[in-house]
Amino acid sequence: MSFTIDHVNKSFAGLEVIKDLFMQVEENQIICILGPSGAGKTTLLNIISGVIPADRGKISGFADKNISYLFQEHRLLPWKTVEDNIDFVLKDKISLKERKRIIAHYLDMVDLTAFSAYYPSQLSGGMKQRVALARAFAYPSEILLMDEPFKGLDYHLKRTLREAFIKLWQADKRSVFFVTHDIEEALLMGQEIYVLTDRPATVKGKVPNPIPYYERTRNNSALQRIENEIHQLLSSRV
Ligand SMILES: Nc1ncnc2c1ncn2[C@@H]1O[C@H](COP(=O)(O)OP(=O)(O)OP(=O)(O)O)[C@@H](O)[C@H]1O
Repeated sequence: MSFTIDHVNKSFAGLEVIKDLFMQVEENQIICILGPSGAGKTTLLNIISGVIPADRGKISGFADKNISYLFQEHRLLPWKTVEDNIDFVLKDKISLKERKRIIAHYLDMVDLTAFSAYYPSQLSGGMKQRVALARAFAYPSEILLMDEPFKGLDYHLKRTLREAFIKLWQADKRSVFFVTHDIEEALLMGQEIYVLTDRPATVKGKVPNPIPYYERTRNNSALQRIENEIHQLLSSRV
């Protein structure tokens, strides 16, 4: 099974945002989409999720799939507890007993079992984002769309959340489209990194990253070579 974004174009009132963008990816991979601010990355995710249509080109593989989202803002409901925030996305789909089991499992995966009855306002920013991660995985989706979910967080928190994410994904693989403007994040998270141009966004190049996650350290020379490749692509003309 694969997903194709086939020469997609999108403009808003004459502003060309995405131009002839082509991607073909296998399922259950973490695909990083790396591009500068304002390049059209969020617009691309909106086209993938069907929120907005493409003007030209087509996408395939996404129809009839369930999608989870993870945004920069945690988007938890402040009047619901941690447990009920996760339950909220599962209701109507799954029996109460099974929901309880799923919620307990994912809260355990993000080390928040002791906080299930807390309200979002009682949690730190990182904990709230971990609840959002647990919720995204608890939802029975095949696709996970992540729009700069760790942006603006401090270095250690980013690292904790990245590690929590990789642990969740390794235990329960999904097809992940992860948008970022941060090269280091793309290097640490992606199995394939699509480098986009400035707006209008098109693909400058695709860099595979086959290095196992536990070997992705700063002094890994293979990772440094991949980083150089990305830098070369970023500074190249299309
Ligand atoms: N619904 C819309 N109507 C008009 N213009 C839009 C709309 N959505 C996005 N744009 C414009 O399209 C351009 C790309 O926006 P988009 O949010 O996709 O970029 P991005 O790469 O995700 O940026 P950032 O990293 O800053 O979030 C921006 O100039 C934005 O103002």
